[in-house]
Amino acid sequence: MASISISVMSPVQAISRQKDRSQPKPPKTASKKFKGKIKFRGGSLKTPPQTSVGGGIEATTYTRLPPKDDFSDEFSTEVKLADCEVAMLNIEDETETETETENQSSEEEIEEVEEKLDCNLGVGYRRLDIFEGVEEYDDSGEEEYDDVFDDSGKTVNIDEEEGFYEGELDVKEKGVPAVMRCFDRAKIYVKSGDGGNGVVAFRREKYVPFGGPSGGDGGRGGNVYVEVDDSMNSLLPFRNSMHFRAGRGSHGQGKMMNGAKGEDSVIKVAPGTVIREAGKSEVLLELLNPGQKALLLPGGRGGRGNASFKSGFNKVPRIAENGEEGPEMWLELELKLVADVGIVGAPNAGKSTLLSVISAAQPTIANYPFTTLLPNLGVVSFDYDSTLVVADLPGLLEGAHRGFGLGHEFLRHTERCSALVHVIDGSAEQPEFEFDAVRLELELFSPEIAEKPFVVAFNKMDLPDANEKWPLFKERLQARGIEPFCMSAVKREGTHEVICAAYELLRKHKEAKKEFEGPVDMNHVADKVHKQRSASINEFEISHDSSSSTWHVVGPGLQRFVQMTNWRYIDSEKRFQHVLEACGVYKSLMKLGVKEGDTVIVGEMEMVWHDSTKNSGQSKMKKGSEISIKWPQWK
Ligand SMILES: Nc1nc2c(ncn2[C@@H]2O[C@H](COP(=O)(O)OP(=O)(O)OP(=O)(O)O)[C@@H](O)[C@H]2O)c(=O)[nH]1
Ligand SMILES: [Mg+2]
Repeated sequence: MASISISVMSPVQAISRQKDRSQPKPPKTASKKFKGKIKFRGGSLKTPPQTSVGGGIEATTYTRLPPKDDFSDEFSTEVKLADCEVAMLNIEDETETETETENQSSEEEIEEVEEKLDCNLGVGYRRLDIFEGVEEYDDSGEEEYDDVFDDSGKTVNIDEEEGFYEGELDVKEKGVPAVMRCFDRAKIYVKSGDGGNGVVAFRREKYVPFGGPSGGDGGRGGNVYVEVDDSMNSLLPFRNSMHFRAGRGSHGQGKMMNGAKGEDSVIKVAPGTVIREAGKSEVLLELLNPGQKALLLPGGRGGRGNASFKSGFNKVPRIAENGEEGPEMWLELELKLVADVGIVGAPNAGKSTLLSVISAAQPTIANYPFTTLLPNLGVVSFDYDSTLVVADLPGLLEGAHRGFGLGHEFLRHTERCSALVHVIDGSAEQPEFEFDAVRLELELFSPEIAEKPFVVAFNKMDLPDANEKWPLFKERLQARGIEPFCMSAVKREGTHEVICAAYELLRKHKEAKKEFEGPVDMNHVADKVHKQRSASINEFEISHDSSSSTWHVVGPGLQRFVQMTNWRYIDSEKRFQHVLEACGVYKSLMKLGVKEGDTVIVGEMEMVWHDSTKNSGQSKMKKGSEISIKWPQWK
């Protein structure tokens, strides 16, 4: 008979296998499932890919801006604090040499440097602070951490005991005033509750001889839900709490008492939050409307108590299961504005002025580029009781898609908009060039955004400059099949027509959308988990490491079975042997040439292979069927 004897792992082995939990478990990562098909890998085992870990909230960092009209190469790259510091030093050096003899006080020098920067860049940059994210890593307790590299190559630390990820958490934007940070991205860890364990118990009661098994089942682990909270408008709360764990189910008890269900964990997010699995681009959930709730991770099933194992063959089962582990994952949250119409355009074109005249919003308006640093929202009410949410976005520059200026940080907000209003500064030297540059940036950033319907609004018609340029601009755009509007946002002339045209585009878009869209299924992530859990135990993959004579049997169903086996009960081992035989693991191993004394690893169990066919002289099938009939036996 072929059998696997379970060797008790030494504490060292057990710890080392525990450590492996920091890496993805093979069944969870196995992209290909084999049904009864065995894959043999000679040589060393494939090491599982390392997880991308890290967490914490990410805030948008602002960068130094170029003067409005200067699109020269000199300023065509993003200038960050690091670069600016170098620039500062250079200027400081120059200043020092110039004033070496004059022995100026340090305060005066700084003032001079600032003046020099301002005149170099052509705008009042003292008003724009320069910020950069400062990365800090916690060096304390180094021995307790393993270094892991995430996708971006940053080192992050994993606390093995708690499973908390640190490192990226500490990436903070020091020096950025809180009001200017845009908490529109966050990374969180979620884990649903483990199921409670089942127990082995027997009924003992006066006048009830042979009361039978009465071990109750463990309770189901708590679920993790995500819910839209209308009162939230940023992902700021995730700055303080980023680990969400649902409660584990209570263990079963005697007298057929089942364990209580674990407590659910509800993650509240702002309307417009998009959820992705960390490091992946696929969107898992999109939460738009207040009150929307989705089951994200279902809790683990409770382990069965011995009462559930009672059968005609075995009336006194001494076996109970462990509760199923709840799934865990790292998620990336991204908040996108839920605006119907986005106002785009070059800096200083009058976007904020337009928003201020069509809605009650009061954005900052000033005659310098990049007045708007964060998107502003306004609600436009029409006579006929319909409303329109309009977002005024920071100005776009040539090179925005490469991170030049500010606009690109927020362009992703327009992905949600159904229509765009493109404001043109009529007083610009070449309005048409400005129009093309912004259109090009939109196309380069995302072809999807560029395909959105848009209205062109030629602004500042009250200025003679703009008035002169309008006929030519109109003619050229009409030649390209675009019908532009002209307006004076300051004088509130022509703005109503512009917004009505945008509303018309939105209405058409909504109608077209209705035709294509069916009901939204919000629980598809949980459905995916359920599907993974119900993976057949027959689907497994065997790999062989010839150098250490180790066989790895990997399969989601088997993995789950091993995890739920409670080895403290004597019948568990028999059941395990039986299941391995029934699902074809033995047969496949023998086919691949497993030898006496080889190590076989199934899930977290490490075992030694014993081939006793020669000694027993009985056919394997017969012996196997005998086991299955006799199992589980009363001892
Ligand atoms: N004459 C005139 N000036 C205007 C008009 N609309 C806006 N402005 C002025 O243009 C300047 C810029 O206006 P904003 O509304 O701040 O421009 P913006 O496009 O939001 O600029 P950024 O947020 O910096 O990208 C302000 O001084 C406004 O008063 C207009 O129709 N006529
Ligand atoms: Mg503005």
